Amino acid sequence: MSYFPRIAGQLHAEAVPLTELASQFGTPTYVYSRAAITDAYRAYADALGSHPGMVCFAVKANSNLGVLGLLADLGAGFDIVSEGELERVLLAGGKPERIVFSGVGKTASALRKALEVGVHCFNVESEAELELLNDVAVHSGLRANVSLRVNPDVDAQTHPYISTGLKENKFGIAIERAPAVYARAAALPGLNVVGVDCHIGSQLTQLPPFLDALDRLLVLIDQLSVKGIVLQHLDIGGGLGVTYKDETPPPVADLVHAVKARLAERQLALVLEPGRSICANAGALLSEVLFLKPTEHKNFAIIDAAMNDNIRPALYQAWQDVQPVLTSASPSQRWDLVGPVCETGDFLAKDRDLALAAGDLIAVMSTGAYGFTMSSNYNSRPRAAEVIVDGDRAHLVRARESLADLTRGESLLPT
Ligand SMILES: Cc1ncc(COP(=O)(O)O)c(C=O)c1O
Ligand SMILES: N[C@@H](CCCC[NH3+])C(=O)O
Repeated sequence: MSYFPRIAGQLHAEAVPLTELASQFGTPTYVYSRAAITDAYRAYADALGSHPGMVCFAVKANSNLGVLGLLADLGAGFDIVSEGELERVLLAGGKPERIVFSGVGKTASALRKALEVGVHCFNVESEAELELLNDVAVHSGLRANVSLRVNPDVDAQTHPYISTGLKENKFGIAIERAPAVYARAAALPGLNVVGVDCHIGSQLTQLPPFLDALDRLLVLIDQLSVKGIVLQHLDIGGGLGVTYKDETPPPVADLVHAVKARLAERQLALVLEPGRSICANAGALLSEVLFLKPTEHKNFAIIDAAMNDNIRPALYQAWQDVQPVLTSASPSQRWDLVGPVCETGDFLAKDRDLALAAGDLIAVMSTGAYGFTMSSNYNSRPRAAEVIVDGDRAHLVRARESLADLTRGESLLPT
């Protein structure tokens, strides 16, 4: 089933024609399918089944309150990396006891706030952070549940910018160092050691890197238990890839079942932190063609969405499909779809065969993850609106920014 079907020549989000969304909300607008997010979350929850554990949505992938609220209602937990993400999850009705707190640079204030609200656990990424967390906990008269994020030195075979589990990456505690850090954590009065965590990268399209990392963690878990440090949960992070073009990532169930099989008789709860695989293909960025600029060398279609709205093509040379909203009978030509931003890297797609005219609507597909969340105001462009479609209804879940929003909090120098 397609969440963005083409019906009578027109692209829809579920049952709503995209032309209607453009008239109602303008462009550029991020459009998300409620059914797509729901089904993707359920694929994880169903695969986990009765095994103890949690599916903690990685908030960085899409932190819109409407999306988080939908996931909270479905029973999701959340993986957060900042005080801001904590705030969003709480506003969306997420339960603190279903939150895991990751990130290499947690501040004392974020740690304190998270402790006070009672998050499930802290995925500690360095020895310095461990000491700080202990200090914060002792001063607050509380005890922090701790899981060390271990860097297993596994090649995730993904884009180097989104690979996180290699020795040279900034993330986690080297696996060889982990036993000593666990011993230290167990001795600190403000900490309660509960688990182990890893996250080796994003957009992984094969199982072996996940399972190699898991095998290394299981060896560590056994070494720790011999020393009397018995862990209650294993968090394998997120990272499962999606199909943008022709990638063939394993189904969610294959990943989760393979991990559960490896856990076998061990009494370990399983935590997962998927982001992209819950929402990437649940979103499309709706945009209008402003001008066509055919040149001797290249044909440029200048659209009203830009790298500030979706930076993935510029940052990772990411490929995302572009669909015309209305099917055209005119012959196609080859176009680069570029935005109005003053950067050569401002493109959303290159060399696409499309029949385009000024005023046409297009949709950049698979933009539900790391789309709006990585957007900015570069070139003083107000950020796009966000809409969730549910069947034949559309809900505006973030209004387009206004010009007044752009200068909020700024002031002229006193004269
Ligand atoms: C710690 C952590 N957990 C989960 C995720 C989510 O990853 P993905 O969106 O690839 O599932 C990320 C981002 O890569 C992350 O850094
Ligand atoms: N933002 C990246 C993924 C990084 C994941 C965060 N650890 C992307 O769009 O592909």
